Amino acid sequence: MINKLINRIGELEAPIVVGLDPMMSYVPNHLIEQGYKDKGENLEGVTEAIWLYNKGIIDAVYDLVPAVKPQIAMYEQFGLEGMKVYVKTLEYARQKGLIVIGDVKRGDIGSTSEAYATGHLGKINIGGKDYRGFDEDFITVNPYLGSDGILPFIEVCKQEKKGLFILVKTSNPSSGEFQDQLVDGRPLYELVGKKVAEWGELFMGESYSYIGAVVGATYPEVGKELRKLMPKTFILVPGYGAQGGKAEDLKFYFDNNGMGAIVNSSRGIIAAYRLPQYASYGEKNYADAARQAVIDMKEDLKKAWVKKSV
Ligand SMILES: O=C(O)c1cc(=O)[nH]c(=O)n1[C@@H]1O[C@H](COP(=O)(O)O)[C@@H](O)[C@H]1O
Repeated sequence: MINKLINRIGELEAPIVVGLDPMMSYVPNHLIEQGYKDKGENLEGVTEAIWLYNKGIIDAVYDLVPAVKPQIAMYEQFGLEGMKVYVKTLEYARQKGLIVIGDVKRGDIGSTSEAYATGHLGKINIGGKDYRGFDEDFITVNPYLGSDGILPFIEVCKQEKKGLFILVKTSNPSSGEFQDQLVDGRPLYELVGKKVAEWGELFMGESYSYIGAVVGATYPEVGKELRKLMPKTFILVPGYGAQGGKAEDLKFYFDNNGMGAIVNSSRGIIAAYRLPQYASYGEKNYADAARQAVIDMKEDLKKAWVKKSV
């Protein structure tokens, strides 16, 4: 999967992942009304509207980007009805040829991680037949529990040729509270980064490992250090756009061939119609606004995504 992701980024010249984080407040009114009309003014109606919203966005961007990243919390908040739409969204994205990164941020003691890995990446055998749960291509994972919380995910990745993005330095304002603390004089994120690089050696792709890292766009100096520490680790970069991350800050997240990272934008694309520069599209044309936002992001990222001389 990591090789496919890298090839698709190259073909489309778009190191971009569209984050499918459908907050109810972003869903245009006409879709909410349709959802209520079709399924009732309840959890089913709202999640139907969210499904229609996602479908519109996928249809508008699938030929421009290699991947989408549905954030499971945005679906989980609606309970079972939300989870059904999470699954439907994964299936539709896959059908459209997109690589799916499930942003699920799992990680627990070994036996529990094994179950998470089976549910999200692997399969379960019942009566001699294999069944798949969520079946994402990659998922995000939290390394706080250490190796025995991570290795079960890597085992399943090896079996299924799928991948992980392990949190190393997150984009949020409080990320430094723990992640920047010094351990033997070096920040904790460096220790985690080195460990991710080591785990990555357990399952290498052609140029990068199947075991990637999450490094936020909002701490570019850290990104530069981590790129050096993890030369074979593919980086998922959230925090561009809505959280303030800028293309020009991301130069060092990429390698000298302009590869090695993929940048996520969620609100900046799916809710582009609410931004002043796309306001002329109007709510009804939210999907066209999303498409334009992707085209603009692709152009903007050229500031970072260039071949550099060493
Ligand atoms: O793992 C992630 O994707 C993630 C890690 C991180 O450090 N920061 C971060 O924002 N994210 C996710 O990336 C998305 C960012 O959304 P926007 O800020 O709307 O682009 C959300 O789904 C977050 O949960």
